[in-house]
Amino acid sequence: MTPSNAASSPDPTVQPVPASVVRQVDAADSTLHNPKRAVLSIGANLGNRLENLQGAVDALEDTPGVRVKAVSRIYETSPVGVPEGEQPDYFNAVVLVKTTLPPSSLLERAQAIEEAFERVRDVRWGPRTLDVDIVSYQGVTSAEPALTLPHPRAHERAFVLVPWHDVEPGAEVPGHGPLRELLPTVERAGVRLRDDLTLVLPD
Ligand SMILES: Nc1ncnc2c1ncn2[C@@H]1O[C@H](COP(=O)(O)OP(=O)(O)OP(=O)(O)O)[C@@H](O)[C@H]1O
Ligand SMILES: Nc1nc2c(c(=O)[nH]1)N=C(CO)CN2
Repeated sequence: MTPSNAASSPDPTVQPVPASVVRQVDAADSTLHNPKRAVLSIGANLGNRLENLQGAVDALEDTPGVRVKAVSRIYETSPVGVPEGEQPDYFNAVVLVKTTLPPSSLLERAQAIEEAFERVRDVRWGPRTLDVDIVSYQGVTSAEPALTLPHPRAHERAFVLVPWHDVEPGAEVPGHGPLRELLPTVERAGVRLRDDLTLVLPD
């Protein structure tokens, strides 16, 4: 923002804005000029899994203050945390975004996108049309139950680390280490590339 200058303005209704006020407004607005990088994990094991994941990518891109920078390949993955055979396989992918939203607003938006796909939350780790988790937000750490950063289970989930490595091989999970060191520690047998399918990065 540039301070308005009454002397150079022909419009008598334009009042000069003191430079100190301009500085305060600009400081409060600094996130607008300073987008943060966030990593989101998307998953679906009900309905049309491919359409649900693509819908999540499109809805993220349609969000003011969010820009989708990269989308991983799609993996078909065995459900983690439930007895074998109890749930259909997931499609999982990872989306990198740049955002001017603070973490709490990004989570609200992620949850609104899940709701739009009629996700029902009844049992923990139950099957779902769409799950959108914040894996990491610009190295921020938080132990808040409502928003734990990085995601508390991301570092042990092959269905997160494998697609994340596709799009950001040099990344690290804050507090846990680089992806290339974490990947050999996780069980990858249940994570199968679906190279016949792709997610489209919105224009
Ligand atoms: N990084 C995070 N991303 C998304 N949700 C989070 C995060 N940290 C904490 N939460 C909280 O977790 C709650 C449960 O989220 P959700 O229903 O998506 O869990 P889940 O996908 O079943 O399991 P998991 O958390 O193991 O992925 C949400 O209401 C949210 O407030
Ligand atoms: N394969 C797979 N398993 C899961 C997934 C997921 O996205 N993929 N999400 C869960 C809760 O977030 C629990 N288990």
